Amino acid sequence: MGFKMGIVGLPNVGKSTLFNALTKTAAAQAANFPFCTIEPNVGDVAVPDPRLDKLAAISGSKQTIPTRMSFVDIAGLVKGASKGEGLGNQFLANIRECDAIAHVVRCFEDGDVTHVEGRVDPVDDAQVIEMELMFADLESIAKRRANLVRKLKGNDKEAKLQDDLLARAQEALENDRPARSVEVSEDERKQWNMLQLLTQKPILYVCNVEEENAAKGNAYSEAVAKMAAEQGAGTVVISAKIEEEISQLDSDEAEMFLEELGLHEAGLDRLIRAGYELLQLETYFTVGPKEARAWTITKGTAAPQAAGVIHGDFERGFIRAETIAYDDFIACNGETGAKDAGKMRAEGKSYIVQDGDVMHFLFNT
Ligand SMILES: Nc1ncnc2c1ncn2[C@@H]1O[C@H](COP(=O)(O)OP(=O)(O)OP(=O)(O)O)[C@@H](O)[C@H]1O
Ligand SMILES: [Mg+2]
Repeated sequence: MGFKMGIVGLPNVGKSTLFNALTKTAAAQAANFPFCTIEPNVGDVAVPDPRLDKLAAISGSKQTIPTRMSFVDIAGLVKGASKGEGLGNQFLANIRECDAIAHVVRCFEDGDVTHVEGRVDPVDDAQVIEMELMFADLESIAKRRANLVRKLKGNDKEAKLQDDLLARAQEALENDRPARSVEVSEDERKQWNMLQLLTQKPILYVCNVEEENAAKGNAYSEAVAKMAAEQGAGTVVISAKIEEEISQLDSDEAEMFLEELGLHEAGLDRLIRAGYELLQLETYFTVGPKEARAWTITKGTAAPQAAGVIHGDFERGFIRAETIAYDDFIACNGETGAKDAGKMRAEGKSYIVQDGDVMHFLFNT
């Protein structure tokens, strides 16, 4: 499946530093000058989930395999990007391919690090980026609607629906509102999601603060949080620089360092989880002596499609799923206990998999 979050923001705000920390590699060059990233970098990260270790411990699994999601380090966007300024349109295309946006805003003061606008103002910065994405959407909507004209004359139903949705997005954008503010019905949802507009994508603001404020944030991050709340978006406060340092340490050292900073967990773990939630993703588990493994599904996925995440044959030949809720599995100390307590359910094709379910699929090929 591969869910992707694009790391977006002005140049030099700490996107690559964050990406490096996330992927624990130095693959993305982080350097103190604008436009140092030219190729987008895609990095896979494990989704931290303490439940997986508990399941593995109870079942004596030899290995634990977390589920993964991807982050894409995208080059900095500047004012005028939608008109090809800076590195322009190519990077808007990189954003288009992502499922959601992690919008990094500079919330740290540091005279040595150049700000493209020469001052620190994360709320204004966020608006600069949002405006560019809105301009780009308006442009692509105009092109697409022009292309639909001929089909509309031929009374093409699908074209009609598409044009109607594009018109509604256009109206919102012309009134300075992003496409994600448009309300769509359940019936329209599928077509709507296929429009792939930039300002349709769910967004999470990442406030990059200085080391001293990693735990509590600062006045800048508070201003961003307020703006985000007004949009119904989430915020994560992080110090990308510290996260990068932490990512170089082994786990004991990292824990000590985090404690010194007054943090309970790495900001990255919070960020990954927030992204996972933003994308409406959930996890189910498969557990055995060889491995305990986490799998990603979107909320509301039925059992056969959930099985299909493991292998297409599991979906095609799906018979039923033996299912134990996570809490039951833990309370009964494992599969045998859960079975004896009558907590193992046989679920059929219409069962909607719940977050934390421990599943065993029966299928024929
Ligand atoms: N929280 C922070 N405090 C202080 N300095 C930071 C912080 N986060 C990042 N930096 C510094 O800011 C500079 C720019 O970082 P980085 O290269 O990650 O930016 P970028 O957003 O990827 O830029 P570009 O758009 O040019 O690719 C680097 O020198 C980095 O060390
Ligand atoms: Mg960069």
